[in-house]
Amino acid sequence: LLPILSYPDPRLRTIAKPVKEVTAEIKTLISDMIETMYDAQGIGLAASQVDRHIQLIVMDLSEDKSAPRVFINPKVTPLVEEKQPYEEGCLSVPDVYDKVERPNKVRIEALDENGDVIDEVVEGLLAVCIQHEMDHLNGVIFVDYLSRLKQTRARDKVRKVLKIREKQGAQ
Ligand SMILES: O=C(O)C[C@@H](Cc1ccccc1)[C@H](O)SCc1ccccc1
Ligand SMILES: [Zn+2]
Repeated sequence: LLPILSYPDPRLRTIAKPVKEVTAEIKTLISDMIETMYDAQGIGLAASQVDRHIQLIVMDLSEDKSAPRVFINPKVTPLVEEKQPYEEGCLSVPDVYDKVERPNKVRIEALDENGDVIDEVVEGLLAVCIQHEMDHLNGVIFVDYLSRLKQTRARDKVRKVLKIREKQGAQ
């Protein structure tokens, strides 16, 4: 399992670089990220969150963790003007959930783990999730869209959750 960086760790603000070649090392990182995402009960994970600053996202929206997807050097283009709210969470901001407005139909252009082209129009949760992950690759975290007060509360909440996890780990 890979350690997931927690907000407000400044490393989460790093801009991810494009992947030049899908090497064996990157394939190992992909499987490690998928395993880490499942363990953390997430449906998406960006390489930035595990302190690897390359343009790589893994996702799995299936109920039974049977359909992992890999997006390399992704590009997301909104296809509708109007935005819809969605209650978002983030593995880097544990136990914090709040509404974020995003376009809910986007085009995804990327490469998959075999270097094959992905060019899809997606809506709903998949569209929300890919935009949330794309933000991570650009050093943006969903709490950045919330009020200053909510950002302060999020920082306090994460600090508390990490203390509890440390105590549990120690036992
Ligand atoms: O931290 C992450 O990037 C993974 C998020 C992805 C996500 C954020 C907002 C909306 C959808 C997906 C985690 O999966 S947070 C856990 C979660 C699971 C299902 C639905 C919403 C949030
Ligand atoms: Zn996140």
